[in-house]
Amino acid sequence: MDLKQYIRDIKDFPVQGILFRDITPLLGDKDAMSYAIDAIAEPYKNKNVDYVAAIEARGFIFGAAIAREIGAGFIPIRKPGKLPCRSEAMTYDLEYGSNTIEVHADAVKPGSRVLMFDDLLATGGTMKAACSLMERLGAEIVATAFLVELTDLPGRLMLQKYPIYSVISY
Ligand SMILES: O=P(O)(O)OC[C@H]1O[C@H](OP(=O)(O)OP(=O)(O)O)[C@H](O)[C@@H]1O
Ligand SMILES: Nc1ncnc2[nH]cnc12
Repeated sequence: MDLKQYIRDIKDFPVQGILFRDITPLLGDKDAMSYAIDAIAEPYKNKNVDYVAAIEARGFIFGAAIAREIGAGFIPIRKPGKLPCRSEAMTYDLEYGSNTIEVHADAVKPGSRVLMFDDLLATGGTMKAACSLMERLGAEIVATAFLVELTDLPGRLMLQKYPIYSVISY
């Protein structure tokens, strides 16, 4: 299935100069959504993954479904102030602006094998921060996985420490 058919390009969103890859048509199509979840999960079945950690908000949409598919738990990496227990935080730069993410300090036991997921890899700042956060908790990163990768940005360079898997590239 050609998943690119279900991704819409929006010019100058959220700021001038950004070509926004809008995945909402894909989310709304039951066959495309199911195909995408299967494609992301497939390489990680039987790889002894303990948890899928995904990044709010768009990462959550697929993250829990992937966790279910591969028989792993789910860890939410959230925007600031949303998690109720003691958390670790990290601030990073985005393709547009900057952001902070947090995770519960007790989310994993040291040595847990974690698959990191986000919907899209652009500069790599978000995923790099998320991996550093999980490593601070003692997690072993199995891989970083994405639905969409933007290859004209230095995302792969930022994440060179980790295996990178993406389903759609631009
Ligand atoms: O590789 P990077 O340059 O770091 O960019 C990728 C991140 O940007 C988007 O998130 P955004 O902060 O727009 O939040 P959302 O998921 O809440 O829409 C996207 O969902 C990734 O998390
Ligand atoms: N160009 C882009 N399209 C969609 N989501 C993004 N997140 C960061 N850059 C993005």
